[in-house]
Amino acid sequence: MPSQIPVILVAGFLGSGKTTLLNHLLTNRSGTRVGVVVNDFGSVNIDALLVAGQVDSMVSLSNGCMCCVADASELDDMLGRLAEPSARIDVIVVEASGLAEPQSVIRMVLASSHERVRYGGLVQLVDGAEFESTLDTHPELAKHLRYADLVVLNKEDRLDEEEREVVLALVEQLAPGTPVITTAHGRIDPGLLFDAKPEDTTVARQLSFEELLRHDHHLHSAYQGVTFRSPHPFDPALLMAFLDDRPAGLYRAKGFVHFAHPEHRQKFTVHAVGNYLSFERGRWRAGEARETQLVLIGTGLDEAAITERLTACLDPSGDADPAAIFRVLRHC
Ligand SMILES: Nc1nc2c(ncn2[C@@H]2O[C@H](COP(=O)(O)OP(=O)(O)OP(=O)(O)O)[C@@H](O)[C@H]2O)c(=O)[nH]1
Repeated sequence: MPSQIPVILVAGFLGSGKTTLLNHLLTNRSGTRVGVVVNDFGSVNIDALLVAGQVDSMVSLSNGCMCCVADASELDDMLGRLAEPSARIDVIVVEASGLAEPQSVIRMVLASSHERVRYGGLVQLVDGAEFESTLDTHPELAKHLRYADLVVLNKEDRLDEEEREVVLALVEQLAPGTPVITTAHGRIDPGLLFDAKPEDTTVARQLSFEELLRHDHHLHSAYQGVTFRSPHPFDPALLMAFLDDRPAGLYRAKGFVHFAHPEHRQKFTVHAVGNYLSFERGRWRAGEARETQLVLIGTGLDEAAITERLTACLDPSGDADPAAIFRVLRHC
């Protein structure tokens, strides 16, 4: 199967800054070809972006709130159109309307009939200045937060230090362990959401991300990367147990792994965003050494503990239960 295109949902209550974030992503997307689904074109400066070649394909849902679209096929048709190989889209961003229930939209993406698309995670925006009072009137927001893979605490310019801490504590209480990034005007690093080429998870790409972590002070202060390398294969059951119970704060994991299974000695590319997990089977190049190279990215990661846990998942003698490989193959 060809590489799949991640579909990232951007959700958040009315006015939390979804469109602002989307515009920021689109104007800072480097070489990534982004397809966008929005509820209405009005708020995204689509003409300017199209002229500047900053958006590659854009479709709009006609009838307002996308989680109320009785016929989920409308969204699915759009995903299908954006995923056409001829569109050469790398990533699709769906801006959910302010009142949309993210869980309904997630379900629609997961149920997509297009095998070229896959769910790529939920980015939930929180209006730092309004969150507490909005929660009073819309307690369902607490539930939305639990589905988030990344919380963006926006409008930090409207908060003093104390207020910021209060909102952060509230978010942590509602979505324990979920990575949170604080920003103003949606200015998050697009590299947190998509690679320049998602199908190209080469080591060079991962290292350049690490470089980014080192050089971008703002990002560095919020995010960290942990690199794990080993020549040994993984025990599939133990690796899956690790991935099922990911360290708190982990947002992304990507890289290559291999197993000692007699029929599955391929090079598996692993890609995890939030709760999403996929493996792709590939080939080792002639003479290429079998090696596991994983990069884990998140907030507040305990590097020593993660390294220890991953080391414990290795299978140096190659005698892991061969049946356990099916737990991995289910995600291929
Ligand atoms: N002060 C401040 N204003 C912001 C920030 N981010 C966005 N805004 C403003 O907040 C308002 C709402 O932002 P939008 O990006 O339209 O929010 P939205 O979530 O798309 O809104 P809906 O489409 O109504 O759900 C706009 O006037 C933005 O300029 C921020 O970080 N700080």
